[in-house]
Amino acid sequence: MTRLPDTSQQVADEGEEERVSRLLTGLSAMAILFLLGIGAKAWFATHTHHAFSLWFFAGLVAMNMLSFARSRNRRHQKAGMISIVGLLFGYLIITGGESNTGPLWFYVFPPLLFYLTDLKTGTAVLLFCCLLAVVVFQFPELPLVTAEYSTDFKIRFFATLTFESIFCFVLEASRLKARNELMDMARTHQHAARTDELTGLSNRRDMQHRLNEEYSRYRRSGHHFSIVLIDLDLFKRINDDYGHDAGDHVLRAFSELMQTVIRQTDVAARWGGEEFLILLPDTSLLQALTLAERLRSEVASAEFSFAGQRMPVTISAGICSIAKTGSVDELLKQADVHLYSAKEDGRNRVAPRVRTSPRETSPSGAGS
Ligand SMILES: Nc1nc2c(ncn2[C@@H]2O[C@H](COP(=O)(O)OP(=O)(O)OP(=O)(O)O)[C@@H](O)[C@H]2O)c(=O)[nH]1
Repeated sequence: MTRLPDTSQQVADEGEEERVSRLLTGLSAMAILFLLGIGAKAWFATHTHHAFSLWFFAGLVAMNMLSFARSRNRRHQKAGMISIVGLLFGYLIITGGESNTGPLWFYVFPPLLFYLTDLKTGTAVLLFCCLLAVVVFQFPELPLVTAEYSTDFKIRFFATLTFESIFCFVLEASRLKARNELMDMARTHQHAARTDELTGLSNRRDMQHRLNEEYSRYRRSGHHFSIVLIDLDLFKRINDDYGHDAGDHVLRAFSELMQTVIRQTDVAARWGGEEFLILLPDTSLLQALTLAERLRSEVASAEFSFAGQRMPVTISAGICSIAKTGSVDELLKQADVHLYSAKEDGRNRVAPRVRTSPRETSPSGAGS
């Protein structure tokens, strides 16, 4: 199979991370305003200590924002925000906040937590916070604990928080499942859009895209590349003599053989019908001719058989290097001209033929 780069998952993950990060920045700005405002209210109500504590937390959120603006590290931004919010809720439960309403802010935590972390981490952090709340509720005489809650409040607080957490967990799990299914579907479609169904090679559209990319690389950095345009000889006869299924089998078998001959960095595609194209990056015309000749010779000596019948299979190939042309279109046209001349010269050969001294053997000599 041709090696196709799978970047869709990375692109989607990157997009999601970017969205989460933007949301966090917005939430942080809102949190600062709230903390400053509620802190001011506490100040005017002469709850000076509470006011300073809230402003301190506003300062922490602002520092987290500044640190992210400088480092652009999204993991640190998330971890910082979760830690600050966890500490703030801990403080509000321990002190009761204004009129013992502090624990109510805890309801913000489960959706935020499940959105920012994975389900396992979210559940673990939430359970840890609930455990702390249980300790504070059960042991009001502990140092630093200044709030005392009624039994009714405690029961209702935990019951409602449990329901909320379960709903958040289920919703987030469904969202992730739907997202993963969509990603799988997109990957399958993307793969199908650039792959030839019969052979599993790149299809013409994908190859055209790769040719354009390689051409841009050549224009940018002068890296030469060559192409080999291949046509199976007298393929109509194989279909007529042995049947269409046998023809399909030959196309698949040839594709497999071709991939054992090319390098990891080369790309083979089914260009159409019984035509194939190989893109050879960083390859001169002579190197491409050598490879094409090796492929031609391997095909000629390979055994292609279907349903117990052996079929004669040979190929003709037209080769061209980008150094000889000025555009991808010209390159393809030139390779096609060479392929045509290989066919005209009797098939089972590669073109152009290399001019050699009388004692040297031409790579396209076989079959001539
Ligand atoms: N089995 C099968 N045959 C195909 C497929 N695609 C194209 N063909 C056949 O390939 C044959 C190509 O025949 P021609 O274009 O006449 O060329 P040729 O017989 O290969 O002769 P030369 O190219 O001159 O050597 C046609 O009969 C097409 O039907 C395919 O996917 N499967």
